[in-house]
Amino acid sequence: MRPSLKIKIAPSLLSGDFAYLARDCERMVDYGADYLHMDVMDGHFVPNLTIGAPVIKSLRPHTKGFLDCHLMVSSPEKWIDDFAKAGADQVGFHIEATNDAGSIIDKIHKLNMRACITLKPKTPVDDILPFLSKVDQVLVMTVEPGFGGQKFMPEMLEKVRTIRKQFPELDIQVDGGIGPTEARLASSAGANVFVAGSAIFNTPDPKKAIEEIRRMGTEGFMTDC
Ligand SMILES: O=C(CO)[C@H](O)[C@H](O)COP(=O)(O)O
Repeated sequence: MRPSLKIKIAPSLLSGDFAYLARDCERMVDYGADYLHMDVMDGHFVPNLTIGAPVIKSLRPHTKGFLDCHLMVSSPEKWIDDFAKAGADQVGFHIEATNDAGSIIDKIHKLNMRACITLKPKTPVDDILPFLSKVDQVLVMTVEPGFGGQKFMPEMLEKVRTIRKQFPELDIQVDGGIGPTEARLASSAGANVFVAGSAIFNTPDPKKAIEEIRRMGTEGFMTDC
């Protein structure tokens, strides 16, 4: 049991309605979301195109939620200032997109945001371990980044186990194909932050879905981890 780490649920707005983003963010906050997970895709690093800092800036006055921005972009260092000015609370970048992860982490911190480092399924966990003492969160992708609605890859949980063993107090986020069952599995491996898009937005009762993911995530974390 790790009482100092909080279980956090991060609905992915990728599965929301982009025409009503502010409304969907506030709904999620009202339903108990800890983070609002914003998927930033550039059509180059991943084969999909979504939103950028201007959308975060427009959204900021309309939500008090914690804006967790996952940058799936090439050259992430170019965009950190813009996300800070837009009002992001946390910025995550991919290790595959940079040769200088240390400088990016320093820059994010200098701009008073939390830093998250992320890796794709095919990237070995060893590539990020040297940076984990500097970040506030690590995101282990449990699908190939780019699209919501994909199937969870349970083999990624070995990465979570490796990280949790070495970093008992670090926020470990998982993203991709997460519902209550997967939250239970991932939390048993040591994850405490759960991104979920389809499992929350594509159900008649998103509040209940958040509660269920939290319940299963808490159960696995407290019992097995
Ligand atoms: O980062 C992402 C895709 O790259 C999404 O956050 C993620 O896939 C969430 O969607 P779902 O829960 O439907 O899998």
